[in-house]
Amino acid sequence: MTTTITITDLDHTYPGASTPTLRRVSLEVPAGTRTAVLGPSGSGKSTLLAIIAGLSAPTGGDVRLADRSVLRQPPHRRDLGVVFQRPLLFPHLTVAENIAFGLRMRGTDRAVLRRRVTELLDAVALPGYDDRRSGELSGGQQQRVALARALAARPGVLLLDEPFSALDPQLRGDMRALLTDLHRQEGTTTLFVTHDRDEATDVADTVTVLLDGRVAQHAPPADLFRRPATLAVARFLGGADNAIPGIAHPGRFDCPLGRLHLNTDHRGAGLLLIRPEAILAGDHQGDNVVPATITTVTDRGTHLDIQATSAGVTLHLTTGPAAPLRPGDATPLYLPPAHLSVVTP
Ligand SMILES: Nc1ncnc2c1ncn2[C@@H]1O[C@H](COP(=O)(O)OP(=O)(O)OP(=O)(O)O)[C@@H](O)[C@H]1O
Repeated sequence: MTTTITITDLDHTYPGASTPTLRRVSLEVPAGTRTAVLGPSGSGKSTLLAIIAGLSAPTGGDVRLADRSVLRQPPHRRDLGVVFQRPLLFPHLTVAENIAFGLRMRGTDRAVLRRRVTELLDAVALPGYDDRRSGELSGGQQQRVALARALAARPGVLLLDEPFSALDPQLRGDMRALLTDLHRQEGTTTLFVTHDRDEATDVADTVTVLLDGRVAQHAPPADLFRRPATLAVARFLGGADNAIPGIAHPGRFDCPLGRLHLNTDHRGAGLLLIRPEAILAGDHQGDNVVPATITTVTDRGTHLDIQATSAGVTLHLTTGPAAPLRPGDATPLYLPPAHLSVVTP
């Protein structure tokens, strides 16, 4: 059984703090889906997760699981599993005992319990680890046991707070893949808190960007990068290198580069955004092609970072490492409409 998470107008101010940590946060995670809450350090991600988990009480708003308010329920009654940055296993217990701990407390039948532990150890790629002491495992293995423990009772909701941030980069990639496999198998509604944009887009169908305690945008990963809702979101996602002032009209944008066509309804003064990876150098038929001169080329080994000017505007773009572009070259640049967005300055 999976569960929809509904968060409505959540406010939170820590005792003695002069500013709120969460401001009217609303968010829905439909049953069986995965949402990542992405934000910089201090944006309120852990506070949000702690409130859903019942470890902290909000100063306003509501948290509903399966359409029932849970604010008055203690953590153990909320039908959720939680994994934190540290695995927090009992070091003196075996792996199997750690995973089964919650089920045993509920008086689950021993045979059922053993079957579930075996199933989960297979799912987290630790088959046969039942009798190992958890203190003897590596950090990555311990975090896999923590995942198995969180899912043991088949909770309706899985909450993850930066669960892989203490692991090395290679292992983090493996853990994201494992989490996706686990989700396919268990289907648990998942809320994943992270400050890492690659991680957020890898593990979730939808990303909620939290900036300064507010929901700044809620969108599928690709939309987030193509159409950041505000300049602050674009900056946080590293997509504000090209921000060109001009006047927006439905379907077009007038700026020093000329009249560009795009698919937005924005009107009035705005900043046109396009990510460096989306600009294409070279001949192209149709609209949105501007003449440019290359000013600098920086070879990063895997790609070239290029600056070009067009009508007095500096444009940043990247190309493959073998692109035959040199400073002083004249080249057309194509700005694809689907990758153009406009935000309020
Ligand atoms: N127990 C507390 N008492 C007072 N202020 C707190 C407490 N916990 C967190 N804060 C403050 O609330 C704000 C948000 O903290 P929170 O840990 O929720 O952010 P975060 O986005 O998870 O950051 P990080 O990624 O660094 O953990 C910060 O300014 C923090 O200093």
